[in-house]
Amino acid sequence: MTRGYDLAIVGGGTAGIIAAKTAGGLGARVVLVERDRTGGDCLWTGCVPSKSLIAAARAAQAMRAAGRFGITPVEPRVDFAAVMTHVRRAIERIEPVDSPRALAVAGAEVIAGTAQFSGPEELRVDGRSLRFRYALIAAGSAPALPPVPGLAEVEPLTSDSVWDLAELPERLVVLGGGPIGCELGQAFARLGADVTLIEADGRLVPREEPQASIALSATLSADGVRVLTSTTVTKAVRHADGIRLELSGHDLDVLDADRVLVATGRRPRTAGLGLERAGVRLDERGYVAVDAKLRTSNRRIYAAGDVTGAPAFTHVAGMHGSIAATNALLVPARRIDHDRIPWVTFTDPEIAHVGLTEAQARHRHGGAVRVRLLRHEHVDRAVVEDDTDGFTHVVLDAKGRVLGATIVAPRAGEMLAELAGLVARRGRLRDLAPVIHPYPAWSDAVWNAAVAEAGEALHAPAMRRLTGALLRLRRAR
Ligand SMILES: Cc1cc2nc3c(=O)[nH]c(=O)nc-3n(C[C@H](O)[C@H](O)[C@H](O)COP(=O)(O)OP(=O)(O)OC[C@H]3O[C@@H](n4cnc5c(N)ncnc54)[C@H](O)[C@@H]3O)c2cc1C
Ligand SMILES: NC(=O)c1ccc[n+]([C@@H]2O[C@H](COP(=O)([O-])OP(=O)(O)OC[C@H]3O[C@@H](n4cnc5c(N)ncnc54)[C@H](O)[C@@H]3O)[C@@H](O)[C@H]2O)c1
Repeated sequence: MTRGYDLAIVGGGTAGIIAAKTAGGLGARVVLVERDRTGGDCLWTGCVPSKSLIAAARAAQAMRAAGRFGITPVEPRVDFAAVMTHVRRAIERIEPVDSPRALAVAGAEVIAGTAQFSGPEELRVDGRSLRFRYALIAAGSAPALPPVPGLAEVEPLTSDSVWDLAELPERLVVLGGGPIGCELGQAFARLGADVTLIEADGRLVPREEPQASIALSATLSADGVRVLTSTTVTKAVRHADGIRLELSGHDLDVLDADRVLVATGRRPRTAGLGLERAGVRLDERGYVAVDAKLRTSNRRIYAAGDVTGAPAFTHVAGMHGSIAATNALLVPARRIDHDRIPWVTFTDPEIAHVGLTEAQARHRHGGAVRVRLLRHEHVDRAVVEDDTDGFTHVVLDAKGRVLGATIVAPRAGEMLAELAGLVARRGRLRDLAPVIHPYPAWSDAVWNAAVAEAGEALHAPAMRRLTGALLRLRRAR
């Protein structure tokens, strides 16, 4: 039996790592158990490889699209193996930050193995007992396969296995038009694959503003991706020439492919954790149920990151890890508000989002909700880059406070931060108007929206009366 730990963490992804580093920094006795590789999905199979692939795909597309700048466009020769080497190199460069060594330096002990709760105050790792004052479940999520007959037999790729591809599939069908399907579908198309994207919903990225889905569909189609919405696969079979998919909801009844990439959502990694022995309850979707302070039904056990069913993003997992560690070890005072988190879908154009969509805001706040929409046709940065199709869409309450925002633009992710700041502190859009923004940056779009908002306030009847009176007074002197 080992001496008790202040905090025992199950899972060494972003949530577990940040919790371990936070606890280590506080001087706590902390242990982290990881059964695979520290770094988790983000480093090995998620954000890092996908954004590296997207960077390569963007370079290929820039060569094809150079004609609009007066430069002879060329069809790039893509060496897929070399592209994957670039992807692996990016992982290697980031890996040391998440390594067991970095965790040890931060004051956390790392144990390799599979952790399982044996009771409300004890974990077991390969026969070894770890007693804890507090524990954190940070076991993450895994790709979920939809129940399509024959799908499992055609060896579908998922975001876990796609990184092992040695060759670019000639014909790739991507199942699911969420962030993974759209990001990877566009990247594979730009690298030269013939891509079909199948989405069950009526539009791509259904959690975004409808205009964002329309803009994304248009670019994907221009990239040569065949986008089939309101469509599902009813059967998959392997045949001599690859894989045949039977479709429902579309004129096309069958579709042939070399590989299928499934990106239809996630499931929590809760199986085998022994949660029932620890008195930890799951919610109706099978995720670990937590309150706003990330406490589970066992007050000694917290949960963080994807395993809680919160929006599955690295920055959310990291914030969860920090909150859970300090709440457990110090005072349970910090809360997470998932209504205010930002995220970015790294397609081209990027779709950056924070807070409520217009529909969500109207549902909660009724008719007082307003939208300030600024199309990027007159944003000078967009004009000089010949990329004016995007927009900045800000959802406001009756007092002009920002409830949510969506930006569609090549650098939308970089433009979102100050709107995320306003959402976090319940600020008004017009509060940004006096803040000088550098010209001609993409952030000019956000500033233009704020200036338009402030200008409108100047035209309100009371303000008109005041400015009119002032003018008359000055003229009379
Ligand atoms: C293709 C793709 C692209 C993505 N892109 C982005 C992006 O651009 N931006 C963004 O913010 N998010 C992105 N995400 C989401 C992001 O990767 C996840 O939200 C994040 O990694 C979740 O972190 P986590 O710590 O909750 O879980 P994970 O990273 O899954 O870590 C959980 C860890 O727990 C370990 N584990 C599980 N059970 C046990 C056990 N019993 N014992 C010991 N260890 C165990 C696992 O091996 C794993 O290492 C992407 C995801 C994917 C798949
Ligand atoms: N840039 C980022 O931050 C980023 C990138 C990738 C993934 N992620 C995270 O990972 C999570 C998982 O991504 P995801 O795209 O797998 O899941 P998702 O749940 O976000 O999207 C899945 C999509 O598949 C569709 N779908 C479901 N079943 C289907 C079926 N049988 N046929 C066709 N379509 C079907 C859904 O309607 C949905 O649009 C995301 O929600 C996100 O939180 C983030």
